[in-house]
Amino acid sequence: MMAASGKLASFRLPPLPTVGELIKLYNLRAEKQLSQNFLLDLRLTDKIVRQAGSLTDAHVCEVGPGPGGLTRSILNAGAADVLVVEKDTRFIPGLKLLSEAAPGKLRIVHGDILTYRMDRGFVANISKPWEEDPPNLHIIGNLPFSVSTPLIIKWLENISNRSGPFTYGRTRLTLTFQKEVAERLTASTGSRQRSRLSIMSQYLCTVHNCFTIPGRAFVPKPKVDVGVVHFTPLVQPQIQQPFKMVEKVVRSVFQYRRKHCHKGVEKLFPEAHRAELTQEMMQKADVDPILRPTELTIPQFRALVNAYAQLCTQEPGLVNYEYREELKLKHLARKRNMPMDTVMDTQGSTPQSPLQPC
Ligand SMILES: C[S@@+](CC[C@H](N)C(=O)[O-])C[C@H]1O[C@@H](n2cnc3c(N)ncnc32)[C@H](O)[C@@H]1O
Repeated sequence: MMAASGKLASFRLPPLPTVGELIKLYNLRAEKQLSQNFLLDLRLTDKIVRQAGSLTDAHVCEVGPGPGGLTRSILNAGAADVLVVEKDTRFIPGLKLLSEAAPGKLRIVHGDILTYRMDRGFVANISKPWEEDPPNLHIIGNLPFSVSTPLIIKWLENISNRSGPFTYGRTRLTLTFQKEVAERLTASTGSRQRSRLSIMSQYLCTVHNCFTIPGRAFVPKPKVDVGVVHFTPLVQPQIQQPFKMVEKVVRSVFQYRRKHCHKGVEKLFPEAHRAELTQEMMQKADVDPILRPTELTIPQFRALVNAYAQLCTQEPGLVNYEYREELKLKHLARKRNMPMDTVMDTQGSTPQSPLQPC
């Protein structure tokens, strides 16, 4: 279709029942269990979609479309191929109506985003080499709070090994989170909200906290406000070690977020060698042990993870050592009035167990 200017006219959905009318039509009461809080104001859904950048001819995966408010904004923004993944069957008829209004543009999957294989969801020729610009593929979603944190951790791990949605390249994400989670994801060094999530997201992505949506904008109104966060995977992750190792070090350091950082580092090592290995790791990393976890920069975390990786190469048993497991065994030994060795035997720990002095 040509517009008067001679340019291709952009796609607009034809007149449809409003999202509010659809909800009434299909009697779509929000299910608390599925964290359903709907956005009915299309100006607001348009604003979320604008944070993704240009969607002209884009491929988009929308997480949890529900009654389809955000989906309408994505289609109106010019996306060519929108794949929606929705867990609740009650929304499927309303989404089918939308699909008929946008022929060939909307694909509906009834499924769970936590298990959906997005690497099979799109045609391979949209892929872009990792080092180049991101592909014209976006993930957008007003996420259920109950899934948002496990989902972003899963996707961050996918970014680190270029799997799932990132088999196509540096796929960008525009997602909503509970406001506090959005603040943690984007918190800078030294800020009150700096946490494990800040390091895990920022070592892999450029992360931007776009704007906050007040809880009253949703139906029903949640108890919290909501933040919209945009992620672009980095060409070069700021820490080049396996995701699980980064996660382990970062989790351990933030275990004692108000204490000096060496306190959390200590818990990476079995008791028998804790003091000397902590000192060695801090020295190798050249990080001041009395900094607080919130004061550490990403390069300092990189130095800590690299130092830990070196120690694990020198002493391979270390990599499997888990402080919490040791605590559990100690607790069990005390409860059963048994020596630790016996408890370890009954629990299937071998003599090569990382709990042995190394
Ligand atoms: C917060 S509501 C948002 C609905 C809609 N996108 C909007 O903005 O009005 C979350 C949606 O995600 C769906 N959902 C919940 N868990 C899901 C999962 N694991 N996989 C896919 N969809 C899910 C819910 O059924 C619901 O439709």
